[in-house]
Amino acid sequence: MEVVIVPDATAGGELIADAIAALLRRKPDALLGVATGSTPLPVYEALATQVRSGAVDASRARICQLDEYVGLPADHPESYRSVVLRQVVEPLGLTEGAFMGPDGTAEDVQAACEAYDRALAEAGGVDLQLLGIGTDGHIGFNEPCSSLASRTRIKTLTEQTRVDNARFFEGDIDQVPHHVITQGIGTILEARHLVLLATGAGKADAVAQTVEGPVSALVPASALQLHPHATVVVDEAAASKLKLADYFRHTYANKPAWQGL
Ligand SMILES: N[C@@H]1[C@@H](O)[C@H](O)[C@@H](COP(=O)(O)O)O[C@@H]1O
Repeated sequence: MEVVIVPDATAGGELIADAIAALLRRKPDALLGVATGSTPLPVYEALATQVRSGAVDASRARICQLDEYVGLPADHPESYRSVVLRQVVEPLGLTEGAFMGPDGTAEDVQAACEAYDRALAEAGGVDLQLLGIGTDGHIGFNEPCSSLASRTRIKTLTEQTRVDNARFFEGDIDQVPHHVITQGIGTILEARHLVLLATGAGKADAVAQTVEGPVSALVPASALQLHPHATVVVDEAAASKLKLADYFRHTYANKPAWQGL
């Protein structure tokens, strides 16, 4: 696992956008797994800026969702489908045809989960999966004690996650669904490159446990330790509880430029 400490969220967004741009130059039809929440927004803004300026051509990129609320109408402004279309697909100049996600409105949720896992594999697998992290260490919506081998499935949100996400629902926790579909940890680990971005002091404990703690279902993001190509990008605040911060800084400062992320 590589840990890159950046000065702030904007720098993290630019660094990751550069890595996505480099991937699209190598593989124009790359399948990009995207995350929701506030953290990845600087990535999407930086990437859209590069696309608008002509620095990178994203016209053949494909976008896939990490997770989804169960039971929200697909066109609800806070369904993750709507969020990803608004924050990623449209700003990159793509259409819905370039986008795939699990069906949170399906009557047979289990079948929808299995169909999504299959669709990801049939699309050739995810080339780069961008991840955020919950304050409880979740990735996607894999809450603590999710199986590290889990596939896409239905999960029940913790109260903490519903409290954290109430800000997207007018601050009203009662509007936050209890159930979600999420790519499983086993599914996420199949992506070729995992890039987790964490910013702010509120993520410092979760980051320290993810990077320096044991691999544990209690901290789902710690599963990144099992992946051969995982990059954790953190700002100074989110890095503040890392014991090896100086080592990570030294390693990155001396990394050969050709290696990229
Ligand atoms: N399902 C999403 C996660 O993918 C995201 O990482 C997390 C953190 O969000 P934020 O970046 O807003 O802190 O929120 C939600 O739970």
